[in-house]
Amino acid sequence: MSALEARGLSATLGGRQVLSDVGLSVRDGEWLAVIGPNGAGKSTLLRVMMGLLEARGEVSVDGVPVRALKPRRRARLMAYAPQNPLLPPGLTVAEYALLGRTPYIGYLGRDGRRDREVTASVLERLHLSALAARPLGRLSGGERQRVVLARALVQQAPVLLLDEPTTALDLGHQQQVLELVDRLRLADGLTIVTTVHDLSLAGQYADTVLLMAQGRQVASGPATEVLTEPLLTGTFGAHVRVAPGEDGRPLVNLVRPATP
Ligand SMILES: Nc1ncnc2c1ncn2[C@@H]1O[C@H](COP(=O)(O)OP(=O)(O)OP(=O)(O)O)[C@@H](O)[C@H]1O
Repeated sequence: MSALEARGLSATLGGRQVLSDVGLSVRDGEWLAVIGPNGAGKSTLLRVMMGLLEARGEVSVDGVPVRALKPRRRARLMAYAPQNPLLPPGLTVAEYALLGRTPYIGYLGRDGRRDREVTASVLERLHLSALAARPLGRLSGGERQRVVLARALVQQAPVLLLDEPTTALDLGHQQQVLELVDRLRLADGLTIVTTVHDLSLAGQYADTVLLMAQGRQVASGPATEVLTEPLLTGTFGAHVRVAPGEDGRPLVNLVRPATP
């Protein structure tokens, strides 16, 4: 059975159709990268899958349609780290990350020892422990991005949707964050969907790739079949070279067009 399945997703924003009949299927414990030019509909696809935007189509986790689920139940199945969320500037890093435990805490309940332990462990793994008491309004862009990821990981959902999780991160933190997500995937069988602009990162980490343009699916399949020069040149209008890295996974490099 597929861990995460979406069929016929279509959405309209500002009177314009921005998602047209997109579907995907990610097996348990697999990593899908969603790629495509600016405005292709990648973030919209993730928001639709999280039920944050009205849309046509169906999303299911392990065969269970998520639309019918109450928010708390859905939040135990799917966690989401948005690209640029509004962060309350006065909340501390630890308080914000702890919000990821909301689906496990009763309406009038308080966080328990387990909630605080999970939160502390995630902050440590993301090198954020030293910032735990720092208000969100006093963080760098990359620190903020790691805090948003922390909140999603604290949620301990088996399906994780990450919208551009590494754009604001330096090289070391990009690798550290993606390796952490990959370790969680392998250890806990997490199913990962991430939008990403860095196509080499997509090639290094994802099992399968969904290439989108203008709200539609252009191609999907194993990373080696989608990250190809003809498909990328045709979709992005960029000159690229794709070559296998040491482990055989595709590396995508920009090359300058030949001068006339
Ligand atoms: N609130 C909105 N109202 C109207 N149109 C919107 C709104 N939000 C997004 N759009 C449009 O929907 C389309 C898809 O946007 P989306 O953010 O999903 O693209 P994306 O592939 O994630 O882009 P990027 O790579 O630039 O982050 C774009 O054309 C965008 O202009």
